[in-house]
Amino acid sequence: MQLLVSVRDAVEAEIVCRYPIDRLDLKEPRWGSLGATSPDIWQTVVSQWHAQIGVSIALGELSDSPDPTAVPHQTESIKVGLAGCSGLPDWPERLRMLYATAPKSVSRVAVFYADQQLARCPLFEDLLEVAADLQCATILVDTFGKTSGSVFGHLTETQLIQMRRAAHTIDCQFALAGSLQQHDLPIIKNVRPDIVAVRGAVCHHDRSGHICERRLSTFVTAFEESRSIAAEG
Ligand SMILES: O=C[C@H](O)COP(=O)(O)O
Repeated sequence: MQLLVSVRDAVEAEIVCRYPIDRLDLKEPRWGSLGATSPDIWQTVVSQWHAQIGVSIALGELSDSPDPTAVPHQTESIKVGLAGCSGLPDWPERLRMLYATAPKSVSRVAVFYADQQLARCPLFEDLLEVAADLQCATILVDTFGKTSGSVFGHLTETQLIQMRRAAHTIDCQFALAGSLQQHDLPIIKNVRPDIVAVRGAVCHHDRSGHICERRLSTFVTAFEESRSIAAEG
């Protein structure tokens, strides 16, 4: 299991990278689950950190027609949410066209929202098929709504394990997010995602607040313990 922490700018990236995290993610939490920051911030953070750590970028929702052309070539991956796409028969083609305009060096993430009915996103099975077709490197399961509990309120441990296995059958990594908290680490360990992604758990107040070093430090320590137990098991 690798630990990914989402940050909104270069100041937060500098704080987070003092700790032994595995991946950095750029997003503006005020603009939603996968809210995008600005291309200026992408450029600053990716150029500063890409040599030490993989940096991913959230581009927002497909329905907002984000523009990935300014994504820096050294970015590790990009992700686009599919909220509102369940009723759009051409969403796979729209996603393909959007991802085709990003730099070829950057890998693609297929995102499934666990609160699928709220998000009105495609079903996981349909997403999996498109992820294989688009040669996505990662399947991310996240939550669209950030005020109604964690991903575990929407999907069981068994369902998440099945999703991880399904992702692996198409050679995708399986990333898990969705208001994960430190107390969720035992169940996260059972699900064994390749990537555990957090923001709110390491912020003051909630995910829209600033990174809290005390919470980050405590979370990283607990994550390291959980990871070593998972490796032994
Ligand atoms: O990529 C990870 C997400 O930013 C997770 O955010 P969250 O922990 O606040 O749900």
